[in-house]
Amino acid sequence: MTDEVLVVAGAVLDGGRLLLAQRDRPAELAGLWELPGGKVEPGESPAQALVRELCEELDVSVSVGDSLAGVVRPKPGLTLVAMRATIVSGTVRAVEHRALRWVDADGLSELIQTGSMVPNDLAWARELMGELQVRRHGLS
Ligand SMILES: Nc1nc2c([nH]c(=O)n2[C@H]2C[C@H](O)[C@@H](COP(=O)(O)OP(=O)(O)OP(=O)(O)O)O2)c(=O)[nH]1
Repeated sequence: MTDEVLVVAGAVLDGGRLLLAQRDRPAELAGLWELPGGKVEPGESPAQALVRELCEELDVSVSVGDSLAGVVRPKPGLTLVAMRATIVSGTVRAVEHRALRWVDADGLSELIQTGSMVPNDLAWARELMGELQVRRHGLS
């Protein structure tokens, strides 16, 4: 029996845009933007959990790719990882979030600067902003 919680979040990229989801709960995170995802359940791999969570939260099927570099440990017993994901079927809709939005590098930069991102996600947001800038300039 362990009380370690692993959360997997999805970096869903489409061309030069990243999908963000606006939390509706808990109160201290409500209104802030995050990478959609959730807790890995017993017996699941992080990739399996991400496929399940994005189906539940966004109503789409995804294929899961590489992990982002940052591993976040905001408090003992809680670890957050993020993995790239690509939509293979369906159109995203906000099943469990307040809203969804696609952002380019400038949109993501503005959300970071205005304190609108979930604080635990800032390292991922900065990593992804660099990637969106590269994509915008057609360098990859
Ligand atoms: N999904 C997600 N959760 C995040 C992110 N950043 C971050 O600190 N968290 C935290 C918030 C929550 O404490 C936890 C994930 O909770 P959740 O509510 O999204 O996961 P879940 O759907 O499996 O949870 P639940 O049904 O048991 O409430 O991780 C993020 O980018 N995405």
